[in-house]
Amino acid sequence: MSDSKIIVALDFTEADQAKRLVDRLDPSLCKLKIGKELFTAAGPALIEHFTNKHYDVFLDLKFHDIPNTVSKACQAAANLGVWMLNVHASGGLPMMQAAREGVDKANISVAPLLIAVTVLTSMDEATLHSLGVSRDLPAQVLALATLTKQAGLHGVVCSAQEASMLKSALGKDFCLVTPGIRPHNSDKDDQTRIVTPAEALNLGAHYLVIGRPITQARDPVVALNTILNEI
Ligand SMILES: O=C(O)c1cc(=O)[nH]c(=O)n1[C@@H]1O[C@H](COP(=O)(O)O)[C@@H](O)[C@H]1O
Repeated sequence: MSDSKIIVALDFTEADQAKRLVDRLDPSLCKLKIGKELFTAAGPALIEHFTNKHYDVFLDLKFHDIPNTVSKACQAAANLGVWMLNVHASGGLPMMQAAREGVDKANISVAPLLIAVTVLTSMDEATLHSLGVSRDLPAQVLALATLTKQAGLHGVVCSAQEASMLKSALGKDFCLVTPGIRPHNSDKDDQTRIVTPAEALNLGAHYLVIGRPITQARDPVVALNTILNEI
């Protein structure tokens, strides 16, 4: 357990790549995120490997399915002993309520934080409108985050660009997890709604999800420490 606000996204294809990086890190400096790519390759054993080393693990599988399936998936994920897990808010209120019920049924001493993705940080307003959503992007984020709170979840994944709006509307205890973090002068990659680490925290983000600016840096440990010194 650490109080670090940085979650390093371990977007690797193989467990060994992730382990090599994490061997150079320290659980007091960061938490870890295992997403679809690494979990599909390495499975629950890798989560256990990192939790045994006292890392908080965010299992980012963004469940989005019928309520019964999501409920069972969330129960199974919570049973892995993760610190945080997520679903897509666009799965709707009944799906998110089922997710929460699934977590409640897990056989664990400490329940994970359950959060919902609002609008992916890779999306811009044009992409959102192309899906038939006519609201503007911040309004869609607010609507999905409001639904998430109504379902009894702990918070949302959003861009830090929407953090101050959500903090005012939903309160300071509603957890805001923000990917799309880019230090000055780093590549945007496929992200569109980007914010620097220090600015994201100023805007009210609770946790920063950071992948490539750390994992693809010439020296990931230096990159992480540089970010920690800036915030
Ligand atoms: O749920 C997430 O973690 C997530 C939601 C979102 O809206 N945008 C987003 O980028 N992510 C994840 O956050 C990480 C961002 O990685 P980088 O763009 O490399 O920093 C990736 O692992 C994404 O899967």
